[in-house]
Formats: sequence, structure tokens, C-alpha cells
Amino acid sequence: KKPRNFPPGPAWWPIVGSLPEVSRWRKKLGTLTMAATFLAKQHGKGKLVGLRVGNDVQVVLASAELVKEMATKPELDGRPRGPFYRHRTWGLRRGVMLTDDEFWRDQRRFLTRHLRDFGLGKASQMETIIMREVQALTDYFKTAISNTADGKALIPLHNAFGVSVLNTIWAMLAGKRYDPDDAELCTLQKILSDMFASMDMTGCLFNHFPILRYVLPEASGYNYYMTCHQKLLQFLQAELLRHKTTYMEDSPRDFMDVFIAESNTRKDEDSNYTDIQLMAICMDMFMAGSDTTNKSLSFGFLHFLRQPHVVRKIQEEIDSVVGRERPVTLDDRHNMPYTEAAVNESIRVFAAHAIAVPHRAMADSTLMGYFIPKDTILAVNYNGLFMNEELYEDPWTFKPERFLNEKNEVSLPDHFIPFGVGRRRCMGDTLAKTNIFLFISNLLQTFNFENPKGRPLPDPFPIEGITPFTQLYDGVISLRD
Ligand code: HEM
Repeated sequence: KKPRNFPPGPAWWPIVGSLPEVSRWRKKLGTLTMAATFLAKQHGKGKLVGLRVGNDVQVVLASAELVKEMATKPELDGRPRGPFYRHRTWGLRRGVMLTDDEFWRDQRRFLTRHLRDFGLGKASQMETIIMREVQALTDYFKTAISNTADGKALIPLHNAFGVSVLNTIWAMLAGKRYDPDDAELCTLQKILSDMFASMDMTGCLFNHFPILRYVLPEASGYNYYMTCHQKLLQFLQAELLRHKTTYMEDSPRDFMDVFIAESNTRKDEDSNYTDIQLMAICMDMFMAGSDTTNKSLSFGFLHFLRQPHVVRKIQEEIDSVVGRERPVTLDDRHNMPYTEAAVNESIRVFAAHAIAVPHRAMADSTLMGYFIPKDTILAVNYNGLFMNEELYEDPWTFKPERFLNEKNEVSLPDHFIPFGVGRRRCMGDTLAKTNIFLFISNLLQTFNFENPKGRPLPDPFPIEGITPFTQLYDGVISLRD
């Protein structure tokens, strides 16, 4: 039964809850995020909708004020607890992204403090790490171009940035980088992206109906989920072993070494500094840290192919502020408002189809005056925020100008909160924005990106998943001069 004064939403049927209504609108509109935006408009003044899907009682939020209200209430800082979230870290709730309470506070503090030592949030260190990757990708594109007769290389752009972006976070975590076409990492990323495409952020069938793990392990996606995580575990185990065999106590090379040192000092049985916890943190970073930035770049470049005038404006800005003789650096950023606005617009067009990592009410609470019972899942539907025509005119069109004021300065509205707010706010916003800025500006300084002749422009409609994907698309890359 719906609790009294629960946020409004479609009817709850026995066993399936609101699933039939959500599925109907999802099919009709094309994505879960659009269905949730629609249901929030139909039932909750466009701000929220209350649902039950199988076991899970959920409230989907679609307004910035509500996200901010949620952040004022520590009891709403929890993370979900179903099998989808537990089995991801091998049966235990571990890591930092999907844990809560004291365990999460301690681990988040430790991770933030020590990732800073290896560059996270420190402009000059981040710049060095990212520029190494920009250079490697530039060389990779140049080689592809030099292997063509007409100087125009056809490159699949939907996932051109995956390995490069992962390297920027992996350098801090594991002190290692991979080439853009590294076979092992490309396979691993393919496994992860296939898995991401088969689920969504609010879970999947075997989470909403846990019994399906036993009666329909194949059809409910459970077996597939476990196999993918097993492969990821093998990859991380190999890295951990490499670290342990080459570890030197007095000279930590990266976060893994620091964590190993900490776990050596805490030998007690209930220590949280275990091998599994370290691998779970790495997995969080793999997913939260690289996937989001990579996809913001993919969405950005898709729109660049659709709107060459945006590319021309960025290139004009680069030419006038930096020229072509030296790379674009972070110091140039404040003189490049149009490019900086394009960075934010790339994040908007990606996040506009995403549901953020869900929260969980750890105690009874309220939101917008409605009752939120303990264990309700609270999911922020960014589609409701970033595709809202009243806030973002013509939301399907890529318009950096929307983030510029009349003085041509970057001006981000209060409702632009792609990284969340409050205690659970994203840990990597600076790294993400720095990555996107340096990749866009340096690649557009050197190359032209065009849609292949004779092909339709790539469609901005997303492919759904835990995080949204662009459709598969190619770009023609050539040297600017
Ligand atoms: C465009 C890129 C990115 C976007 C849009 C993004 C967005 C978000 C959002 C919306 C959340 C959830 C906030 C909440 O629960 O209220 C989050 C959490 C998180 N993000 Fe990001 N993020 C991005 C990049 C990164 C990067 C580069 C890192 C790596 C350092 C990172 C690490 C994390 C972590 C660890 C969390 C979990 C924090 C916690 O639960 O305490 N993210 N991010």
C-alpha cells in the first residue's frame, strides 16, 4: 500500500507496482528518463513522482530545488542496498560511491585526501597528466590521417576518448597508462559498456524482484552481471598483485600503494582497509570517473559534427587567444569563455539523459512536504532538469551561448547542478571539466572534425543505460592546416 502523503504517482499494482505504467511511457517516449519526466509532469507538478517497482519504493526528483532540499537532510544521504548494488562488489557493500553512513564517510575522506596527493583537484598536476593523454590521442589521430591517401581519416568517435580519459584517473590510482588501442583495456571497456547498456541507474529486474536471481538467472540479467564483474575483478586483482609485489614502504607511487600501506597498519579483523575495498574503490573510479567524462566528450563531438559553426567559433577563439604554435593550457581557460561554455554544454547534453547515482532514506523524512519513508530510493532524473524548455530554450540543440552572459562571460545558472550538491556531491567535477576543456580545445586546435560525406548527421537521441550512450557514429578527421 502507498504510505499516507507519499509523493503522487501512478497506481501501485500487486507485485509489479507501477512498472506497467513506467514501461508503457518508456516504450512510447523512448527512454526511462523521458518517461519519468512525463510522469512527474502528470502527477507531481513536474517536480517529482512516487513509484513502486517490485520491492523498491522510489521517488524520482526532477527539479533543482528538490535536489537542494534533499542535500539539506543527512538522513537522505544513504545509498540503495539491493542485490544489484551488493553483487557489484562481490556480495559485500564496498567502495565509496554505493556505501553510506560511517563507512562511507571514512572512506570518502581517505580517498579525497590521498587522491589529492596524486593530483586530483590540483590544476598543475592534473594538467600534466591530461596533456600526456591529449598528446597520445593527437599522435594516434595523426598516424591514422597519415595512413590515408587524402589526409582524411574515418574514426569511430562514439568511443574515441574512453582509454585516454580512463588513463587520467588510472594514473592517480594505479600509476599506469594504456595506449588508446590497447587490446586488454578496449575489451574491458567493451564488457563494461555492454553491461551499462543492459541496465539503468535504478537497478534492473533482479534488483526489483530478487527472487529472479534463482528462478530466471539468465533472463533477469543476473548471470551476465556477475560474469562482467568477475572479469573486472580479474583485471583489478592482477593490478593489485603487481602493486603488492613491487611495493616499497617509503615511496608510495599512487593511491593503491597508499591504501596498501594503510591496510598494513590496520591488521584488525574488522578493518575497512581490505583488498576488496581497494578493488571496489578502483571499480567506482572506473565507472564514476571515466565513463561520465568520456561520454560527455562523445556527446559534445556528436554535436560538433551536427553544428560546424560551433566548431568554427571554438577554433576562432583558440586561434585568437593561443594561436597554433603552442598547446592550449589551463591558464588560457579564463580567456576562452566560448570554449568553456561548450564544455558545460557537453556535460549538459550528456547528463540530460542520465539518472544520477540514487540516494536512500536512512530514516523517515520529508521532501516538498511529502512523507518519505525509511528505505525509499531517491533518484535525480536530470532529464527533468536539463531538458526543461523553461530553463533551457531549445534543449535538444547544442548552444554554448546559453552559458554566456551579456558581457560574454561564463555564467552558470543555479539550477545547473550536473555534479549534484551537498555531502554526496561528485568528487571529480574539477577533473572532469579540466579533461573536457583540454581535450576539446587541443583537438580542435589541431584537427577539423566533419560528418562523413553522404551520411546523415548523427542523431542526438541517446541509447539508454546506467549512463547514456550516444548512437554509434564516425567522424572524418583531418589536419587543420
Ligand atoms: C562529466 C563528468 C561527471 C559527472 C556529470 C558526474 C556526476 C556525478 C553525480 C551526479 C554524482 C552523484 C551525486 C549525488 O549522489 O548526489 C556523482 C558522484 C560521484 N562522482 Fe562524479 N561525475 C563526473 C565525473 C567524475 C569523475 C571524473 C570522478 C573521479 C574522481 C567522479 C567521481 C565520483 C564519485 C566517487 C562519486 C560518488 C560520491 C559519493 O557517493 O560520495 N565523477 N558524480
